[in-house]
Amino acid sequence: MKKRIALISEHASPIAAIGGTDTGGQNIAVAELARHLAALGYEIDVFTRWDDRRVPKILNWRDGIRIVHVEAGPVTFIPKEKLLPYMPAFTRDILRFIKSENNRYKLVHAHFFMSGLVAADIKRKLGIPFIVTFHALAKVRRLHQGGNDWFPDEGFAIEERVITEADQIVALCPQDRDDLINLYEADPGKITVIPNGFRPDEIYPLDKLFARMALKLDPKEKIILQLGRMVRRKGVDNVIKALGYMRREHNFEARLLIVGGESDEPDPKTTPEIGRLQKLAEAEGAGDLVTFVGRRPRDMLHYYYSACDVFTTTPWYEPFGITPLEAMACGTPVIGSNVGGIKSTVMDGRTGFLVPPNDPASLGRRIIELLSSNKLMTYFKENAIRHVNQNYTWMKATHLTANMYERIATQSPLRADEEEDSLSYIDDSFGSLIETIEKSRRKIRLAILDSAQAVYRSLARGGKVLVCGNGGSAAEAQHFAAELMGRFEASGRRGLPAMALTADTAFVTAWSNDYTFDDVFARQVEAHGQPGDVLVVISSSGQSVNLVKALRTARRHEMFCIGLLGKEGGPASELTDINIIVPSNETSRIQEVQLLVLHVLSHLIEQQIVVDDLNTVQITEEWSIKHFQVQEMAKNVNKRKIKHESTKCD
Ligand SMILES: O=C(CO)[C@@H](O)[C@H](O)[C@H](O)[C@H](O)COP(=O)(O)O
Ligand SMILES: [Zn+2]
Repeated sequence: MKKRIALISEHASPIAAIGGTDTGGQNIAVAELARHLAALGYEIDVFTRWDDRRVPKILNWRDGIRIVHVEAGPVTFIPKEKLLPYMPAFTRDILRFIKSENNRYKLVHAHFFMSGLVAADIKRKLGIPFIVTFHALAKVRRLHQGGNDWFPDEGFAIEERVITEADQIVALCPQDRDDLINLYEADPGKITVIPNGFRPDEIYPLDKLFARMALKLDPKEKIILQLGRMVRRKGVDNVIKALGYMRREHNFEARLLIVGGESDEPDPKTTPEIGRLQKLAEAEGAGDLVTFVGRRPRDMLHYYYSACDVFTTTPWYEPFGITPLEAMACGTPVIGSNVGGIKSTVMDGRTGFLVPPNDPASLGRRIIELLSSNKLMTYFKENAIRHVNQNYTWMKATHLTANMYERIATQSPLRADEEEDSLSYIDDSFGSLIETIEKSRRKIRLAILDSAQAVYRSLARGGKVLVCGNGGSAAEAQHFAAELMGRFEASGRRGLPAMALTADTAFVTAWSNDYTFDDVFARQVEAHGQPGDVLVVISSSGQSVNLVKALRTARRHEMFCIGLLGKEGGPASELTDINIIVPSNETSRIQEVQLLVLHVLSHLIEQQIVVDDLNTVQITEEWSIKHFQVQEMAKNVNKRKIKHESTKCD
């Protein structure tokens, strides 16, 4: 049975629009976690407060994911700072729902401190273990926002209780972990660092000029992008002041695009922050350099990230910060404040720069430095794309989360560690194979096509295929020969002359025993190889001596040589006519992709042979029809002749 998990996110619904005051990273995090967990086979129910009667109480959002709207207070928008009094009602409604579903939840994962409180109460009542991700900690927020933090003070005590009672706590970055330990005395053994991520199929680089054309932006202007929730602590002031500084002190101009707000059109009435920032820009003498774009849907964001030259994010503090990841995923360097999650996601001097949080002059200088050097931009771009794809995809974050779920849900601390290791190994193996397949598709498709044609040409001219390899590759050599000699997909076709040089145990053992293993294949090539035949050598390294010697002999016999190799290709790759080199250094990944290659080759070769044989049959049929007609004609002529002659005799 599938494991059912409850995600509680009291204010941040996964289906809310992004970019408004109360919607941001947490909405994305919950949505992506739910989607990816469902893809791993979990059944997910996301519990969030009902704030709009137009959406049903229970929404089947996607395969395996329901959004359960919880009745707690009036069904209308309420700012998150005012939600705490409704939490007892929230807990009561969830408990009712859980009962109605026969208490099937293995685990609760709470997001934000109020959901943590609900989860702690559920655990006390029903004993369901829970995990909490705070997303932002009250003490940290108070430290940085002071009087502008409108959450009630009860938040501190609630967080302390949740931290004590949670089975596991997710920290979004090392800074979050340190804060949990230093400010809350959280047990380090209970903290797992799992960063947020981005989705490579949603956020990916577009050509800069193309993106600018699509957005009707000037193709030549230097463009700085600011994108995200329009709230004060995000530090947009800082970037605007930097613009003024750059113009005044360095005579350097760049455009600042600000994407975000409560409406699609940038409207100071619906988003007062826009009006405030506009005034600030005027005061800085940079009013003409700032363009407010308004809110944009998520499927447009990669256009903005790709269109700009640099992405800035200079909040006073930032628990994680998803936007810098997304910018880097589009190949855009990031200049960010040296705080919170940003200082661990942005690599200073490699994918962008880190600057002090409230220092417009430092920010301005770094912007100028970056925008003045194409070399630096290219270097950052390449690093950025690689860095985030390796470390910060939602799939990766979800695997880590799922491992943690399994550990908590099994409730067996001894097995848990081993299981976590094993699950990580399984996930990593799949991940690295997928990566190798992706790379291979780009790099070796043409070599595969060329090889299939070479084998086909040889077979069509009456040649044959010899295949060899050691260990796993010996098995694959036999596998390939069997596909050709027998059949791959086309039943009823003729058998093709293919032979694995590994299969004759009597010869292989005798020759290795009496002479040397190094010549075990070369000897057979010498015996069977004819000019125009094909030798396929399979090796993960290209280093095996017996393969190298077989290739030398094959060359002497004017055979066509194909190397199905890996790593650097090794000495074998120097002796072949075509190489298919799997781009990986891991023997197992190489072998796995090699098997795929052999199946693809089998298909391509077989297809050609079948087409050929059909043609031959047609030719034969056509020939025999013509032959028959000629014979009939001849008979008629003869009959006429006889008749003619007989009349003549008459
Ligand atoms: O299958 C495996 C490893 O996965 C082994 O049997 C492996 O094929 C053997 O060690 C081979 O002798 C390695 O030779 P090669 O691929 O480097 O030519
Ligand atoms: Zn193997």
